[in-house]
Amino acid sequence: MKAKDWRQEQERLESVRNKLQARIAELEPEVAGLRDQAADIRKRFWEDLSINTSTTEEFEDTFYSVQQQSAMLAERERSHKRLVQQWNGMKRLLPSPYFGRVDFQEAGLSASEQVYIGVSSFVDNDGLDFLIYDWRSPIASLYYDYPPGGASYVTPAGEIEGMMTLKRQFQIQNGHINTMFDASETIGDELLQQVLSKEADSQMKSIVATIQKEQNAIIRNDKSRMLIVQGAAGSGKTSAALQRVAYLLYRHRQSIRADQIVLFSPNPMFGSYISTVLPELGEENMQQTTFQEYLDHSLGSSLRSEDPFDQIEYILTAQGEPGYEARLQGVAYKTSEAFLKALQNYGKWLGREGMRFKDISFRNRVLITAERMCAKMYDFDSSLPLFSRVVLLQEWLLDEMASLERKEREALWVQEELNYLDNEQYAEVFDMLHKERELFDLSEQYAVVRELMNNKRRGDEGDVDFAQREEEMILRSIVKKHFKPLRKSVREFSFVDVKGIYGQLFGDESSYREKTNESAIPPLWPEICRQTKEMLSRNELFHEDATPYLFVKELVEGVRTNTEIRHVFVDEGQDYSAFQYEYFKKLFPRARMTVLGDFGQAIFIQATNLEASDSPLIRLFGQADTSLVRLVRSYRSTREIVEFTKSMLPGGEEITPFERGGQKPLLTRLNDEKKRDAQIMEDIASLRAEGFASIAVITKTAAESRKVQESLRIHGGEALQLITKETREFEKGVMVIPVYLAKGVEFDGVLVYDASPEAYGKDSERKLLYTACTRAMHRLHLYTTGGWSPFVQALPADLYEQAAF
Ligand SMILES: Nc1ncnc2c1ncn2[C@@H]1O[C@H](COP(=O)(O)OP(=O)(O)OP(=O)(O)O)[C@@H](O)[C@H]1O
Repeated sequence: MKAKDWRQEQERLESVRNKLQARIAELEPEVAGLRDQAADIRKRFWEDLSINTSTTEEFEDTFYSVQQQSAMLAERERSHKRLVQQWNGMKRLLPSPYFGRVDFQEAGLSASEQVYIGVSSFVDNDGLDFLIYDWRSPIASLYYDYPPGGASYVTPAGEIEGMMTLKRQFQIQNGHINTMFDASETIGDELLQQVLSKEADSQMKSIVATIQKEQNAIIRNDKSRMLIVQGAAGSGKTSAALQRVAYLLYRHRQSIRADQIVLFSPNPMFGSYISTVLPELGEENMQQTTFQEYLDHSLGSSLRSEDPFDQIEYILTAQGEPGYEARLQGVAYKTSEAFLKALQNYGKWLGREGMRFKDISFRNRVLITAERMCAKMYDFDSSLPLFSRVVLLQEWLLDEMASLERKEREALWVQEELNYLDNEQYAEVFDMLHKERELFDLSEQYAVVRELMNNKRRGDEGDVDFAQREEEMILRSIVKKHFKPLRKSVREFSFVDVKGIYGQLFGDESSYREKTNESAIPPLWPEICRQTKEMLSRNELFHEDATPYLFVKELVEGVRTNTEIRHVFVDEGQDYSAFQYEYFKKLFPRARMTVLGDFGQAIFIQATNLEASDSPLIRLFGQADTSLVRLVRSYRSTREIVEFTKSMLPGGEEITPFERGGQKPLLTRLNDEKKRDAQIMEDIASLRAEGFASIAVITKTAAESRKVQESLRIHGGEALQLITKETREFEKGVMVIPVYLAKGVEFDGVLVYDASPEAYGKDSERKLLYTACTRAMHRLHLYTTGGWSPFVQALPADLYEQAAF
């Protein structure tokens, strides 16, 4: 690049930075002033108010004054937030104001515009001249989508066509241009090359400066209700998802807040890994959760659901144990669409017969029997849906209980309790009454004020003589206190025996068929039933039962929905069942969905193929409302690692590595475990000496991870961090981790502890090995003390090196 270009760009950079600095300094007093004002109003909020409620007028004054003060406070806080956002945005721009430039000449216009692109916009003082365009603005798409030449971008007003005459990339640090080059490809590979050759981090990075065209299409997709992304390992699915969240927050800033977007991630540690990307881009984080968190929350404390990690650990470690085959069949069946259909039919059956309730008891007496509830419920209009009739039953129960509560006041135990109230308890009840009275007085006054304001008259029910009612009220409050938990439990539908309703499905085949119309029952059904019921008897659920259980609960009690959420993101989408997707749809009725996954990494039995023509995901909202994008370019690993890993997968041919070279994967065979452990410690030390800070020894199971961590500790002295399903923070360093917890994250170096046929022999284990190997960015080592897994043996020998001993 010419020296003149460098000079001009450096000059422009300085000029933009000066303007940024000037604006920051200009706004500073205003930001500080507004902050002080808001803090001051908050502090003086109560001081400024004279709380005087002794006369009606004073009460009215106070009422208005409170309203006025809080409106003022809210307005100050809103403008403060807006200003602070602007101010922070500029401060974020200052060290590195932009990363790209395109010169674009719109068709029909003579002048070409220089478009500089950064993480947010910055407009000159005249308010018209964009010194920096936000990367999410329509015109910035040019930078991601085209090489120099004919180009176009879409605005709300239509498509703008023209000619891109220049495309330039910058790396600017602390106000200095480090590198700068003109690209002829869509995005110059050089910048991407530089970015990708860096070391792994404990936190995911934003890819804003090097978003690729196919990723940009995902980020900006605004068309469909359902966006499915099937992408190879390391193709940037998670990165694109996070950039998409930032895009949505920008594009729909008037209508969508960050807390209206939720991302389901594979484990809590993953949450910490991605948590800095959005703040780095100046946006608030969306909500993040795991499906298990949702299950635990919905099931409450009465039932404990096994988590997906215990489920997979069982599947990987319990081969040959009694009941194993039945469990596998159970998982496959309970996560299928067939079971979903069966449960829907079961709901219809329950509408006619077979509902199960629990007696409502009080002080060892049954107040309302389950039979009575059942009879009552089936008495309601049978054309009403089941859950509506259960709600009617609930209302009836609450009425019934109100009258039972009144009767109860005459019971002997109430009188006795009154007599035995000690001073303290008496004072407590009295105090409560007193408070009730104050509240009553206050609400009376409020009602009077409102009436005066509305010029309405009212009756005289305010004149209540409390003194006379004292004893009566104490009796009432004693009974009320005892009935309160009962009423609460009725409101929470505790009278419905969901456990019994779900459990009764698992009877003999003919009764199951009668209830569900199901014909394709798994062959080991009796054992599946036995296992399921045994778990239920311990108030536990297998992981595969948890979602169906909630489904049945909602058939009966009505669907719980969250209408606030507008976008749902599901990462590692191949790990969710058809059943779970149906559930997402019900739970978030107003949301659009983005599902990102890789069927090549489908290691759970319930996995869903995202892109198959009969994929339940495509059916969820229908073909017309669904977009499917495929990513085949893999960015994480070196070319050598991608060539090695893609050859393990049937259909992996289309995966294309990004052109970044490195060493071939290294296969090391040793005679015994001790030698292997010693060699692994040696290899870790030399990787560290080369400057790689994030290194993972990947095992197949959690049990193996524990063992390996211990034996490596004995060999190496230094303890390796053990990652378990409880680990919340993802930290850089040397660790031992089971493969299913390593999903979604990456390391400079990966050491597959045991790549023998015993560990990865069955076809179901192929994807496990693939997932483990694809976590490596720069180095991949595999070890064995016997033979090699057939998935390694099948690879062409020129794809790897072998260590000679
Ligand atoms: N356009 C890009 N520019 C720079 N880096 C990128 C780009 N796309 C992806 N990467 C990098 O590639 C690596 C893999 O990305 P990411 O984790 O998003 O992939 P993924 O498809 O979710 O992977 P997996 O399915 O294996 O978990 C990350 O280090 C990410 O920063």
